[in-house]
Order: sequence, then structure tokens, then C-alpha cells
Amino acid sequence: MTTTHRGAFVTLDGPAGVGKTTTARLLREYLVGTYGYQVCATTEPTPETLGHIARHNTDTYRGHTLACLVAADRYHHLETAVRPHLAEGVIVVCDRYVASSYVLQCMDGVPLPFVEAINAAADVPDLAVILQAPPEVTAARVAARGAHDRFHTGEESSRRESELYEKAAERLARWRYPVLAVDTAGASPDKIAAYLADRIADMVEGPAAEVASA
Ligand SMILES: Nc1ncnc2c1ncn2[C@@H]1O[C@H](COP(=O)(O)OP(=O)(O)O)[C@@H](O)[C@H]1O
Ligand SMILES: Cc1cn([C@H]2C[C@H](O)[C@@H](COP(=O)(O)OP(=O)(O)O)O2)c(=O)[nH]c1=O
Repeated sequence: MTTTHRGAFVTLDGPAGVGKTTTARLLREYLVGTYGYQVCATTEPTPETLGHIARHNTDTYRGHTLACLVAADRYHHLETAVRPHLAEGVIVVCDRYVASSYVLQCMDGVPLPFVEAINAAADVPDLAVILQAPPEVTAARVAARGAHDRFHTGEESSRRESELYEKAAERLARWRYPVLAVDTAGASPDKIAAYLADRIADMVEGPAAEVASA
């Protein structure tokens, strides 16, 4: 396996059913199989103690409590996994990151300035992918798969979620997140993963770690 000269921190966010988990899996396969990079595929909330509590107790912990729990797990994740991997030249692909908090915590009634404040010290990714698709598409995918949590109740919640991701992308761009919006309605997961892998390869092989916003 090739170790890249520098690592890259790539995050994937977007509404439930948009294809984060599928894309992350295929993206890892492309980055390893086609490019020979070392890749760490990870998720937030993490499987560690704090993340486990957050992921499996969203009915018990709500609002500000859940917001802080998820943020605490995020800082621990950065310290113990993301930064050490990046320092070794590994590409870290993270399924959900700060954008998810801007959306889910707001759906949970937490004011955006609070969410923004508790995530302000989280590392800025090298590429913040926001996957989007029309709400009727994501709602249908969630209905076919089954909702994983109380945030997803049908097409109306998918519509609200999609709108909040649009706003999150704008807001995060102000924090200098290199946001890349990708529509998953018109392309196969395979094609999307290949496109992202090519973008990431350009980024890690290129002279500067800059990716243009889209
Ligand atoms: N680009 C795509 N086109 C069509 N279907 C997709 C696409 N990406 C994912 N899917 C399908 O949508 C469903 C939800 O995908 P998943 O990756 O679990 O979404 P998420 O992690 O965002 O909730 C799965 O059945 C998956 O096969
Ligand atoms: C990353 C993140 C997750 N969560 C919560 C909401 C979800 O119920 C839970 C797990 O997210 P999710 O990725 O939807 O789980 P799954 O992969 O099983 O579909 O974590 C937040 O509230 N804020 C966040 O920023």
C-alpha cells in the first residue's frame, strides 16, 4: 500500500437515505483498490463509549444534551483517531460530521448558534461532501430500509432535513469548510464514489491541499 505524503480528512453528510454509508464503503474501496492509499473509514457517532451512548439513546438524550454528547464524542474522535491517522498520511473517510449536527440538532430544537459554538473547535475537513437528493427520493429510500431514529418520520422530515443541509453547507463555507455538494439521485453509488476518489486523489497528490467549493 502507498502511504500518501499527507493524509486527508474527508467527511460525508446528508439526509437519511441519501447514500452516506453506501458511498463511504465504495469510496474506501476505490481509494484502496484503484489508488493504493491507506484509508481509515470511520463514523460519527463513534462506536466508543460516548458515541455508543449517543447513537443508541437518541430517545433518552435530546436537545442540548444530545448536542453536547455528540460534540464530546466528536472531539474525542478527533484526538484519538482522526488526527493520529492524518499524521501518518492516512485518508480518513468519516460518515457524518459537523454538518449533521447543524441539521439534526436544529431538528431537535437546539438553536444553531449553540450548535455552531460547541462545534467551533472541531477540525475543518479537507473535503466536506454534502450528499443531496430530492426529499421524495430519500424518504422513499428510508421507507424501504426502515427509519433508524425518531428524526425521520416521512417525506416532510426529509424535506426539512434537505433544506437544513442546504443552509448548513452555506454556513460551513463561512467557517472555511471546503464543501462539495453531490446529487445522488441521478448517479449510481459506484459512479459517485469513483468521482469522489478522483477528487481526493487530485487533492492529496496536488501541490496544495485546496479543493474548490462546489
Ligand atoms: N446513488 C444512489 N442511487 C440509488 N440508490 C442509492 C444511492 N446511494 C444509496 N442508495 C440506496 O439508498 C439506500 C440508503 O442508502 P444508505 O447508504 O444507507 O444511506 P444513508 O447512510 O445516507 O442513510 C440504500 O438502499 C442504498 O442502496
Ligand atoms: C453525527 C450525528 C449523529 N446524531 C445522532 C442522530 C442519529 O440518531 C444517530 C446515528 O446517526 P445515523 O448515521 O443516522 O445512524 P445510522 O447509520 O444507523 O442510520 O446519531 C446526532 O444527533 N447528531 C450528529 O451530529
